[in-house]
Amino acid sequence: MNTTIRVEHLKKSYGNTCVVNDISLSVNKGEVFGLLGANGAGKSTTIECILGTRQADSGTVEILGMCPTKERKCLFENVGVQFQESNYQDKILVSELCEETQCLYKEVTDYKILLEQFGLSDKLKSPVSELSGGQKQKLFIVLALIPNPKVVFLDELTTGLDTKARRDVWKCLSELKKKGLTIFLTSHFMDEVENLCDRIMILKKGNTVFSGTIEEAIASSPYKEFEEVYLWYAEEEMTNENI
Ligand SMILES: Nc1ncnc2c1ncn2[C@@H]1O[C@H](COP(=O)(O)OP(=O)(O)OP(=O)(O)O)[C@@H](O)[C@H]1O
Repeated sequence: MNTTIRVEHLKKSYGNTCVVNDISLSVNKGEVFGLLGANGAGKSTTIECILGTRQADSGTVEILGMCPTKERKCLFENVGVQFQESNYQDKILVSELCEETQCLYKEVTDYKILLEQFGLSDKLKSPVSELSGGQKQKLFIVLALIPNPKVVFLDELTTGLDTKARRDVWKCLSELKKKGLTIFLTSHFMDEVENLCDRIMILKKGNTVFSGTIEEAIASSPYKEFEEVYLWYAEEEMTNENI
């Protein structure tokens, strides 16, 4: 099966405000798909509705051919999710949190190898609460990869990471992609998106304003630099003087 994630006509409102308005997308096996948009555009809500952790008002979602709300247990053996914040005990060590996560799954990747890949080996016996913001962020990516997932959802992939750490994360993900991992990410960094994403969708106030490849986005705008193209789509339109 080539399509890993299929979303059709997804809608979600909070009160009278529609924050996800009729979004449809599909992501193929081994693809990196980037969901982009300004703060409040609806990216996290879309991911939550796709994962079934938030109930959509309407629309259909399939991940690996399964319905995330009805086939939860089976599906989440194969899906990794990077959380922004995780609930963990105050004093828990990195190794303990990784072991607890491993226990939740049947087939797992050795977390020590992942910690090594993400430059966290020396933190094995550190309390999670004492990690820096960037180290925690990397640990959350490691936790998402522990189930040896077929598809992984990474919300604000490298927010808080330094330049070297971002590049290390890109390299790790590119290698996992080569092995067939499907990656659904959100990011506010357009260099990251250019480096990693095969296809993107840009949201503006819950509406899809662009869907396609980065080359297609550039070709369909008056700009040559992708960051400017992104801003042109996602923000209020730029004035002619900026072109
Ligand atoms: N639980 C909630 N109740 C009411 N409104 C909400 C709730 N969660 C999010 N919203 C609103 O929905 C809109 C979309 O929020 P969402 O978190 O999906 O945006 P985002 O694109 O992920 O933003 P960011 O880049 O800042 O993380 C925002 O206007 C936000 O205020």
